[in-house]
Amino acid sequence: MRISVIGCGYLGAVHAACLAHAGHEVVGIDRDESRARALQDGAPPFYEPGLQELLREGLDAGRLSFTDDPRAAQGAAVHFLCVGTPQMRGGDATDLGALRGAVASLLPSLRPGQVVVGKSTVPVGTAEEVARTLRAACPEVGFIWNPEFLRESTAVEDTLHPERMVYGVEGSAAGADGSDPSGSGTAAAAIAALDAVYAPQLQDGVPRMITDLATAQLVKVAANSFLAVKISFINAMAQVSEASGADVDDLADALGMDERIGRRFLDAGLGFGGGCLPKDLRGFRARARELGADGVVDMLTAAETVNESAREDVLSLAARMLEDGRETTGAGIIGARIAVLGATFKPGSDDVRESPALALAARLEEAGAEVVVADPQGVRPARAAHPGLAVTDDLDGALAGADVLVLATAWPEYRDLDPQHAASLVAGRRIVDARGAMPLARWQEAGWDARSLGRRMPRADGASAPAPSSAAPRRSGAAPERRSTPTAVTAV
Ligand SMILES: NC(=O)C1=CN([C@@H]2O[C@H](COP(=O)(O)OP(=O)(O)OC[C@H]3O[C@@H](n4cnc5c(N)ncnc54)[C@H](O)[C@@H]3O)[C@@H](O)[C@H]2O)C=CC1
Ligand SMILES: O=C(O)[C@H]1O[C@H](OP(=O)(O)OP(=O)(O)OC[C@H]2O[C@@H](n3ccc(=O)[nH]c3=O)[C@H](O)[C@@H]2O)[C@H](O)[C@@H](O)[C@@H]1O
Repeated sequence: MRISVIGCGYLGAVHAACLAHAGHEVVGIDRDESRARALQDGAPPFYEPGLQELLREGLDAGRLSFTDDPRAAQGAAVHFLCVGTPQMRGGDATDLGALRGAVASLLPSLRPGQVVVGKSTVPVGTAEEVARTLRAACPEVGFIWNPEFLRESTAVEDTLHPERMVYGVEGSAAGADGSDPSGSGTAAAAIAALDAVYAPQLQDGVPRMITDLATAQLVKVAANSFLAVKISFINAMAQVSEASGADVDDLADALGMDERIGRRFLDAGLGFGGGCLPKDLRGFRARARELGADGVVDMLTAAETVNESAREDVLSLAARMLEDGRETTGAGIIGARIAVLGATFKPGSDDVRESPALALAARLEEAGAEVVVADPQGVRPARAAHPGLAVTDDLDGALAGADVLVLATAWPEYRDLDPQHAASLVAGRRIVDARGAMPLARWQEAGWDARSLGRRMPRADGASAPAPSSAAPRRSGAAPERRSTPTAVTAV
């Protein structure tokens, strides 16, 4: 089947490459000419495991191409809308400008019987607007809202083997049989076309649910909001664990054994970031406010507040460690050299959008620390996002002379860092595991002051000691005593 994919970012590029892998003839269209050219050259403009190989396969087979020309959508039986839906500048609401632009650019190519499929994440009510625009231009076009649930770093696998597929079709009577309230058969034909696109997934037994447009749009923002709330719940539990001497990992394990709760997305740490969870939470909150759903507004606000406090908690912990457990003022941060390990919002991706690691780095710098950030994949985007910040892929250079290390993104090479090797480079043996991912007993054995919020620290003898619970003030203007800070990395 000939397919067009409009918008070739993290979602669209992967979607296009996976559709070509399934045997379809796919054209990816992106208004960013340099992005389209890079993809056409087989060089993804971002890091996503497995994407480059699939691109190469599709390009070499002649089934996949990329362009910035919207007219390339002509003749496709199915058109996927995959453009970005970022947060509005200066507000929580979702900016639908790119989506409206993509729809407008598609209208001249539309022909009766073709199907338009929306995949971008949108506030409920958007799909109905898109449907009206499409129908005004071409009444016989099919339309489905088909939200996407892939995760960055496993996007290829998630696209080829999703856990479920949701089709939102028009009309309140849309049922499991795809019945069409207009009686024209357009909805049934659209469902059949999308089933043909997803034939491999359906043959694999992936559940596919047909519902109305509003529910399909809501499933997506509700899923991301639920994940955000779940992460904030366990981070709030980490705060209680820290204050009470409990262990948040044991707590998460015990909670997770209850099948109604489940262990996934209960890893306490620096909180959630990325191009989607934060902006989708805010976009949903803005829409819920318009709809008068105050419970959603309150719940999502609480989740966001907890999420942001995780960075302050790590900053306070680092300050406590630098002040060697004395009555703390927070001043220990000032002039300290802090190596933040990780820049991206999670390992396996080069995406730094709303990265908690970078937010922490910026906050430490604001508090007076000399910060260097290390990352194996995110140097270029991190420098672009924070031009004043020292960012390097040279781990040893980042460790050199550091007073404190903070694991902010659990890249395997940082998680598995050798404490003896690190000790030979740093100025002070202090490490904060802000992702709960490191074997801290090994670090303690090697003479490090190793801590993680809400986690009981193992002792070298195998017994456990409760984590210290004294809380430091969050900000301080106290005068600094400058520490020794050999500099191996310069800001760019
Ligand atoms: N990144 C992810 O993991 C996932 C993203 N989503 C959703 O998918 C959508 C896209 O997200 P990303 O791929 O991350 O965004 P992105 O920012 O990486 O890519 C969006 C692309 O759309 C292009 N574009 C904008 N307007 C266009 C137009 N009129 N015509 C052609 N191309 C146009 C941009 O140049 C850009 O390359 C968003 O709604 C997002 O919430 C959904 C699931 C997963
Ligand atoms: O709409 C989207 O774009 C996507 O957003 C998320 O995927 P993604 O942003 O790739 O990343 P996640 O794996 O969900 O992680 C999000 C953030 O939460 C953090 N996280 C995750 C899990 C956890 O237990 N604790 C935790 O702090 C991660 O470090 C990361 O910063 C969703 O998981 C996808 O289903 C969705 O399609």
